[in-house]
Order: sequence, then C-alpha cells, then structure tokens
Amino acid sequence: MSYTSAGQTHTYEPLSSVSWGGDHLILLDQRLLPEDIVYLKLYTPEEVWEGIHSMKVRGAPAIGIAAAFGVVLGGLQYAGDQPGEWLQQVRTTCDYLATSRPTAVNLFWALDRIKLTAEKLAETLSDRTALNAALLAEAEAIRAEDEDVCRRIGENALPLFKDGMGILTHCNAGGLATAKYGTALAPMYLAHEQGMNIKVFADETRPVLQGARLTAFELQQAGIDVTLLADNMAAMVMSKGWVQAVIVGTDRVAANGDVANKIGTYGLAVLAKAHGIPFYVACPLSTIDLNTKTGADIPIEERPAEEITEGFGKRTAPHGVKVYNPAFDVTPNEYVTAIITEKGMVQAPYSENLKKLFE
Ligand SMILES: CSC[C@H]1O[C@H](OP(=O)(O)O)[C@H](O)[C@@H]1O
Repeated sequence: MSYTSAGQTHTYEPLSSVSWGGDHLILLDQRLLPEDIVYLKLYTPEEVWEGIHSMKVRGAPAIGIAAAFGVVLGGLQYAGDQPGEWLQQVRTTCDYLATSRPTAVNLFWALDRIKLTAEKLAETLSDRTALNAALLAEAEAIRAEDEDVCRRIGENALPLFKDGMGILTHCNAGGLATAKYGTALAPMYLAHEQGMNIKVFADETRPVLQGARLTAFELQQAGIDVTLLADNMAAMVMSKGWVQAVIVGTDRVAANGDVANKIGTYGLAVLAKAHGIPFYVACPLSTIDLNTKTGADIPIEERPAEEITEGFGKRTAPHGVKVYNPAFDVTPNEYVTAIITEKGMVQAPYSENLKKLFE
C-alpha cells in the first residue's frame, strides 16, 4: 500500500493477521501488538481454537478465515483412505471450531462454507491428498475474497469522506481484523491514498484495547492522522465539533439491521445521534445474518474478569470484586445511519433492504 506526503511517496506492507504456511497456519499474535510482532505456527485445530478463543487472532472476518484454515488442518490429520471418514473428520473439526467464540457470525459462515465444500468434494474425490488440496483451495479463496470485499467496502464508503473531515472509530476494524484493508478502516486507507486529509479519532476500546493497540498502530503505520482517545472522551470530542462521522465494524448484523459490535459501540451511536453525527457501519455480506431476526437474538460473548482486573500488567481492582465483561453490545437499527457493504450502501428500512443484498 502507498500514500504521498510532502511530495514523497511512501509504500509499506501492512501486517497480515492470517496466512497459510504450506502445512500450517501462520497467525500474527495480536495480543502482543503494538510492542512485539510475533508470528505463530499452528498445526492443529486445537491450536487454532485456542488462537481464536484467546484473541491471538480477532476480528470477525479474520476469525472466519483462521477457522477455515483450522478445518484444513483437521482434514490433514486424517490418515486413512476413506472419503467418508475424511468428511467426518472435517465435520467434527467444524463443530469443534464453532465453539471458539459465539458472536462473530463470520466464524459460522466460514465453517458452513468449508463444510459444504468438503461434502461436495467427498462425492467426487477419493484420494486424500486431492481432497485436502481442494479444501485448502477453498480456505485460500475465503481469504482472497475477503481482501477483495474489504477493498470494495472501502470504495463504497469513500464518498462519505471529504478533505479535513474528523472521523471517530471504535475497536479495530482494520486490516488486522480481516484479510487486508479492514472494513471501517478501508475507506480511511483509500482516502489517504488519494491525498485526502482526514483526522481519525480512535477510542482505546477497553478492556482489550484494540483501538489503542491495533487501530492506532495500523493508522500510524499508514501515515494517517490518528488521535487516541480514552473511551470516556467521545462525548467531549463530539461536542467540540471535531467529529463529522462515526464509522465502525461489526461482528453480526441482524435481519432488522440491529448491529452487534465491540462493547461501547451502542453508547457511541447514542452520542452520535445526540450530536447530529452520522453513524456508519461497514461490513461484508458475510457479517449480515438474516437468520438472526433481531439484536436480541445475537449471542453476546462474556469474557474473563481478568481482562478488566489485570490490565496494564498489574492488578487494577480488588481481589474478589464482581466483574461483568461483555465483549459486545447491540446498537438498535434506528441509530444506524447506513450500512456499507461490498455491494453498496444500505439504509432503513433495513429488514427489506438487507434482504435485497442477497437476491
Ligand atoms: C471487521 S470485524 C471487527 C470487529 O471485531 C472486533 O471484535 P474482537 O476484537 O473482539 O474480535 C470488534 O467488534 C470489531 O468491530
């Protein structure tokens, strides 16, 4: 990727969160960013499950991509010569990886897709090597398609931006959460490539600090003007007139347009409405789940208390204190100005307009 500043063209290669290493999955351990860049080699579905569950890899599309390669690792573990047994191994691996995290629908979308592919392959192929090679090709396709989809989301969201605009975002919906470019951050990269001066305000996003550790890192690496905020500062920044748009990613959009995203998003949407600021959600169609009727039906992950009580490398709360640590919240569709996808922008009435995306 590249951008021009002061007449100088700068090129850089953004970090890749998930890639295939021939017979293993390569994961960038996002828990260690921004201080340490550590790539892990994973050889078993169990390692992939743990990588997703512990958030070494995180972000809805990236989770789905990692899980797809995890299923390939499961297929490679089968040593027999019966396609039916290989298929059962693949199905068992899919069911296992589906238990790694509950909210991001891309996990289940990717697992369903790779399982369906395996079922079709087992009808026509009998050689184990051929079966595994074809399943790997599907996982690679999921990854490659996500990169293209994210770029198209960026292109569709770009018209919402203009020179000098202040944009606030929450958590990390950047290249680290996807195959490349990200969703909410994709238009920021394109705007910057085209010489547009945007000012991004990134919420730190407690308790896992994806905004501080990942979004600020990504945007600084790209030379984009980014200001880091504590999560309690958004209202003041909006009241100063510094923000003209909020754009976030999502982990699951319900059929009625309710949006599950990182905890704190709902509050931002209410603040944006109160200040007359548009609130945009950027996502691929693989994050829109028409089978989930409303936000009330979206499973919300609760994570360990230690994420809150032991941040910053030291204890930050008394032992034994009760902790509530939901990783996501749901923004009702009436707070969502528009949802930007690879197929274009969708606005209310979401129940009918989201359905049209799949027709
Ligand atoms: C482009 S999906 C990004 C989405 O995923 C994040 O959750 P987590 O870091 O817990 O995987 C967050 O909700 C982002 O908006």
